[in-house]
Amino acid sequence: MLAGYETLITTIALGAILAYSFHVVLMAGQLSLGQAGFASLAAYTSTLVVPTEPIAGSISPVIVGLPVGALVGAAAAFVVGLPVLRLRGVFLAIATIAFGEMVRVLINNAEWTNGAIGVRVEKWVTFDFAWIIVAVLAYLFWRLGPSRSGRAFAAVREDELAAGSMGVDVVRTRMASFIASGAIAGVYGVLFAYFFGRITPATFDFSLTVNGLVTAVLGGYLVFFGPVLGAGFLTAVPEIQKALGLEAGWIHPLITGVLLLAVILFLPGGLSTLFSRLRRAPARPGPDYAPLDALDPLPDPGTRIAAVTGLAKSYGAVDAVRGVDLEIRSGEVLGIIGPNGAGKTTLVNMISGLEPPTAGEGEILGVPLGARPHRFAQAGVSRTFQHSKLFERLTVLDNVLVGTHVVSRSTYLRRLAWLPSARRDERRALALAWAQLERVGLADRAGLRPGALSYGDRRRLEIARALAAHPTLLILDEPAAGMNHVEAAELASLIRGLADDGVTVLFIEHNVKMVLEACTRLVVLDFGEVIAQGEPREVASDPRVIEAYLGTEAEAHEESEHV
Ligand SMILES: Nc1ncnc2c1ncn2[C@@H]1O[C@H](COP(=O)(O)OP(=O)(O)OP(=O)(O)O)[C@@H](O)[C@H]1O
Repeated sequence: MLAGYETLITTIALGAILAYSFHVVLMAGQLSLGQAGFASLAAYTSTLVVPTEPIAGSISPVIVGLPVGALVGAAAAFVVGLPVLRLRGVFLAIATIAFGEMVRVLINNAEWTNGAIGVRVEKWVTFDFAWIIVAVLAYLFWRLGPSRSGRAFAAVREDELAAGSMGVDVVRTRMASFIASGAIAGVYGVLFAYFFGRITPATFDFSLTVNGLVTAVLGGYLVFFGPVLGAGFLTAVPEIQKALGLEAGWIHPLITGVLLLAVILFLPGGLSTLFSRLRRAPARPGPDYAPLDALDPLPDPGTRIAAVTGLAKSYGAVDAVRGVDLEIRSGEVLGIIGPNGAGKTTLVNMISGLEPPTAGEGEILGVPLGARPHRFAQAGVSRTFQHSKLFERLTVLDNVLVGTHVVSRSTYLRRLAWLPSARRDERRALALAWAQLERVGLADRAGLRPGALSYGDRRRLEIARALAAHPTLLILDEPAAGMNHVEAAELASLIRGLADDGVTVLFIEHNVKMVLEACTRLVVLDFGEVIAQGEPREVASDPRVIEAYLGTEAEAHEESEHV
């Protein structure tokens, strides 16, 4: 039945495999375009080192060639990734294209590759073999999506800073996606060689990169079979046109171009958008599950959890924070106030790893100042941001699930083998996430995207995400900004409730009433220095504080009452 279409059907499979090597980097938000180079190195190496005849009499050379290709691709990606993964966006794209071109020129001029003439090999790949590889890749991506690692990929794609603050090791995640991309590109290179029977440097030129990228973007990365959709679409459209007799020179590219434009304009997540909407939100775990019991206990009240001295940060000539000494003890609710530009955000950024200090010493939960954000998160520091940093393309529930990263175990490999323990761990993460959504009153909006939430609800979602990490120290940067009085009062009672549960809270706030209600201690910053600290009401009546901060608030309040 398939006679005559075998090449076409295999071309779709090969296109999908190439697109998977782009899919995996796009999933983690990386625009990496070195796949032609990885494919080329893998294809040439395997044709060189793998025997041409069946091994041990019956094993096809391609069975040995595939792991060789995957290894060569992965190793090349690792070596290239070390220097280039410091780059982002278009700079990463340019550096990786340069790598691909370098490989092409090298192979074109090398003797062992037979130069521009290329290498001939036996055609060992049949169309069903190519589709088995597609099925294996689709399986790997299907199991990756809802796993802890899959969520880490998505979090890095959406917002690297927020992902790091939730305990995701951003550098490792980016490298993992890059290495996986190299391995898949290597597999593609080997399959291509053993299917078409010949490779030349021109086989792996820049147009291959463009094709792979277009296929991956067209298919989309929202569902695991996006690359198959993209490859099927791009291969089927010309065939359908041929069948309809629309083959005249200009019609073919015109129709293909218009269809491509239509998908990109109306389905920004690619063809996979059509299918991702069909996915149901995971069900709430039953009441028999008590995940909070399984979490580590918080430190005893009064234990010193952070101590920093001489903390300073300068941006050029601006001294944002100057010589701050700060100690935080378990169970306290510490408010940090001060006028605009006093250095409050800079201070909390330093104690959560977002900014390295210019000077100062100390540790937060055993992590030295200057470490990367995920290390603070792993030690028990969790935070929200002044300008909310939600993962906009993930659902409300998935946002909070990312928050469970530091209190859950990696599940991907166990999910591949369908081990019950992986399911148990995922259920536990889900139960934790639901518990936090209920705590902040967002359980009924779990399936929405953050963009559909009100400003106050977005702030609550960020708090739920931070709480899902079961933090020892919760840092909230202006959590009540944009909230009305009722919402702010609810938030103050939530914060007090957290303190009763043993969570240490540090929060920056301009809402003085809320600060006085919720805090057990207050630190006042002005021009980057601590000008007062202690019991909130005492500090609030300190003349220096009134002059620096509260005075202007009171005046503003008076003015507003007079209006
Ligand atoms: N990335 C940066 N580059 C240059 N200057 C910065 C940077 N971040 C902060 N600053 C400066 O450092 C000072 C302290 O800023 P910071 O945001 O920490 O203050 P803040 O007390 O949190 O203010 P606000 O209440 O307005 O948020 C300000 O003068 C600010 O302009």
